[in-house]
Amino acid sequence: MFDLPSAELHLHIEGTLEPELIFDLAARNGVDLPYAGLQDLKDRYEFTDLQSFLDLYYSNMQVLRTEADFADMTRAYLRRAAAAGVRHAEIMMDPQAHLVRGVALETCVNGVASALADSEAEFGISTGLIAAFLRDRPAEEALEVLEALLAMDAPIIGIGLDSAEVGHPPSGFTAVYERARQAGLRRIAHAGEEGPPEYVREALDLLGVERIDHGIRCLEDDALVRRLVVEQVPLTVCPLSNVRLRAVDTLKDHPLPAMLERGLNVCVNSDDPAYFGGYVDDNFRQLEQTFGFSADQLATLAANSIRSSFIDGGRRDALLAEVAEWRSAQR
Ligand SMILES: Nc1ncnc2[nH]cnc12
Ligand SMILES: [Zn+2]
Repeated sequence: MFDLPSAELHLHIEGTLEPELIFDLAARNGVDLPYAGLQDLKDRYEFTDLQSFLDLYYSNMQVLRTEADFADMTRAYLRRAAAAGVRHAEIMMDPQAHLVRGVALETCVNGVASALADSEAEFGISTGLIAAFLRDRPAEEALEVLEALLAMDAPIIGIGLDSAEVGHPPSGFTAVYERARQAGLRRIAHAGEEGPPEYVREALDLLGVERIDHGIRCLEDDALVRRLVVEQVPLTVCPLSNVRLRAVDTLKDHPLPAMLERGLNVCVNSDDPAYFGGYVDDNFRQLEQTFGFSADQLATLAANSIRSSFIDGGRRDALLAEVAEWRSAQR
């Protein structure tokens, strides 16, 4: 049990599909997996870049067929996140990844949402659901899916942008983000994970995003860093993900300490924990071991996550008080 209370703001629910659950769901649904066994699948969790991970991530989604599958996956994440100290989670899902394989929007949205509805009572975790659009598919398709989500009154708080970044700049998605703004949705986007600092600027200026997922490549552009510091734009950093997808060589080379030093508003997240070797507690523990982060620094990262979330006032204050209590208990 890891007891630092935090908010997880960068989490792809499909990236929480553990190998064992992949096999269980395949058996339940009669899906023939292209792996010799569990170990063969686990042996494939060696990635050279974002695309090499995405290929496996999308392929494994074939086991998700029914509402119950989506609900079971989501409940398993929430149970594990509770043990990691997560008290609030803003969870992305990739509806297009399911639509293209013939799974209805209602099936994936209602399945995830049904588990989220019980989360506070069952796991003590408040939640929000974010529909992420795949930037390597046409923006027109994203807009159609957004319209369908609005038409079905899907319980989403916002939209995001993910999948293969390089060659798919935010500028292609202005109409989607404008529609989301009109509909009163919160807006976030992945930028500066593998893509250049310019994508971070575009996400802010052209899409009007309130948070940047990853954003680590902002450090290559001093003027951008100064702006992100002045505006205190939240950057949802995912250290173990960056190591596993080779954005950095080792955790020691991760820019998180430099980002904190520069005054950027950073928090720690797990991204796709089933694939990257750890949940948010594993990220915190490894940061502590690698950089010798103090309890005070860990509490600052946790407080940043809560302040950067889209939770409403009362709960936000209560969670910030929990972090303050944790901080003083460490002294
Ligand atoms: N780290 C990541 N970057 C972009 N798209 C993703 N989809 C799931 N995880 C992702
Ligand atoms: Zn991500």
